[in-house]
Amino acid sequence: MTVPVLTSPDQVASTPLRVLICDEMNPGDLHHEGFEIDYEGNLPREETLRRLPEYDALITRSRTKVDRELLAAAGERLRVIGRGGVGVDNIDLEACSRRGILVLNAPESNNVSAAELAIMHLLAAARGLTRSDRKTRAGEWDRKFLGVELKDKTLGIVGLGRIGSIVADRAQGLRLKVVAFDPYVPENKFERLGVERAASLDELLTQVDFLTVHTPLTGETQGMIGTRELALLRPGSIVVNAARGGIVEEAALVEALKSGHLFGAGVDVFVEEPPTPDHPFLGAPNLGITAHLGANTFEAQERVGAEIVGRVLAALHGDVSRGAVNAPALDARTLELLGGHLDLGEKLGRILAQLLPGAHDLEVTFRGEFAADPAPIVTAALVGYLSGSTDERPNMINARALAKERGLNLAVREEQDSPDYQTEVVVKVTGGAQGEKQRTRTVGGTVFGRSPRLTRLRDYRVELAPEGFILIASNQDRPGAVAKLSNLLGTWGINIAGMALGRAQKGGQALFTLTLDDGLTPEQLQAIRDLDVIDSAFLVRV
Ligand SMILES: NC(=O)C1=CN([C@@H]2O[C@H](COP(=O)(O)OP(=O)(O)OC[C@H]3O[C@@H](n4cnc5c(N)ncnc54)[C@H](O)[C@@H]3O)[C@@H](O)[C@H]2O)C=CC1
Ligand SMILES: O=C(O)CCC(=O)C(=O)O
Repeated sequence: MTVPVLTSPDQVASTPLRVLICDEMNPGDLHHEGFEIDYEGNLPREETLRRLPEYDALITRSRTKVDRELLAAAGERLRVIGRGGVGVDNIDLEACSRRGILVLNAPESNNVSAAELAIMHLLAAARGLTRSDRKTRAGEWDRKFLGVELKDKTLGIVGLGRIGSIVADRAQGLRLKVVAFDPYVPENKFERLGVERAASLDELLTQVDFLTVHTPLTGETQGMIGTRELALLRPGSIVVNAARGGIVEEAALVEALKSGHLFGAGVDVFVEEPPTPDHPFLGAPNLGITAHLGANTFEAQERVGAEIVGRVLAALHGDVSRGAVNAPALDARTLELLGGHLDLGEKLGRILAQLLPGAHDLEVTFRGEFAADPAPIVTAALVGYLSGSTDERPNMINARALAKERGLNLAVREEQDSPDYQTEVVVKVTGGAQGEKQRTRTVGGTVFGRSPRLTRLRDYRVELAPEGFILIASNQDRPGAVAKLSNLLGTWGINIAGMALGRAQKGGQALFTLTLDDGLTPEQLQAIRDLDVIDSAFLVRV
């Protein structure tokens, strides 16, 4: 990890830093001392590529794809990319990081507008707005259509983040009961918002009249509402997607509308934007469409413009404390001294996110003497714990703020003694509804040379390189369990890269941890769980 050095004070004084805004927004006042800001609205891509080598920073919305082609065209000068909005799925973050380009976003500014648009789609579908509009314009005065009231119905929200929370609040004003599914959000947020928590997506789908999705587009959320999930909704339901195209599968949505299973739907986003003229959405019944207008209000664009321009200018002066999506914030010396511990912390966090997501407490215990202040390891554990559930790409800069936003409390303990290793880091998370039994999960690790090692899983001692996939299985410490498990993996051609066995006492509960080169299908995991020598099995990806 390296910290991009953005500008030296001398540079700032002598040459103005140049910023190109290539997408439409309200950038506010463009006069800032030491900067030259060119606002070009909807600049054609070829023009953006041609002019980019003359700029230190680029500001976009979702229209401009920041891909390898654009970065190659930019040359050496480009240091900062600002995304006027939340989603950074139009930006190749990995390629930017590799080139030392800092990416910032402005996630606070347009969430009210996006939430209001989702509510608008819900109302429009419930009352057949687009259908009636189209018919009336075509000269047909059709008053036979009957809509549905929202009052006393149930709205299901997938993703109770910034926008999902505002939707929940507005929906309650319309007298809807709100239930949400978001495994990454702690219980106290649900309680604060007066939203009922669904334990699983399926549980949510079977109890709601209306469904709206507000997650980022990730490997997990892409296609998460497909044919099977739509079929679980009650007949006559309404579905809204104002988050990202593809979270609700497009073909499945059209089919569910055509079959009459759904009463209506509203979408603001497409997999490919703009859609082709033959896109199936365009002929689907009672489907309201907007052209990715969630953030298109005067108010949001004023806030987005001010926020992203301010952040980009601050970053060009070296202040990367606000909105950084991809930048680490550590100096080279600390990185050197902490060695592989940051990597370890992130891996421990990532494992725990899969064992117990949505915790409200995270505690890190440091054992032994660390070569530098170990506080960044806590941040790294948070990065791992929060990754995969937000557009903001938790990193060493934003992880603590994100944790606070989520209501995740942090505690750090230091113990001088480290009986088993020179240093050991143990991370424990606790979660569960108020008044109910709290669950905890603990993992620990150390570093050999610069390589992280897992040393503890729950109450068991293990010693394993945390790489690839880890299969965690428990049994009653009966002979033959290891053989049966490895035979089964062998028949599937799955290689065991490492194995550790731990038990609390002889003949008692034992825990196997196996690192595998490949993942397992749900059917394979079930086959392992079905073995008579296995009590439970769980797969995590490190
Ligand atoms: N239509 C538009 O113009 C706009 C769309 N957006 C999009 O809206 C979406 C939500 O944005 P924010 O609320 O700002 O994001 P956020 O990061 O505040 O909230 C996202 C929530 O989704 C949850 N989540 C992640 N993976 C999940 C999963 N597999 N299952 C259930 N929940 C999951 C997270 O825990 C988090 O609470 C994003 O996709 C964003 O790009 C945002 C602004 C405008
Ligand atoms: O401003 C835009 O282009 C779209 C807004 C959006 O989708 C976002 O902020 O994620």
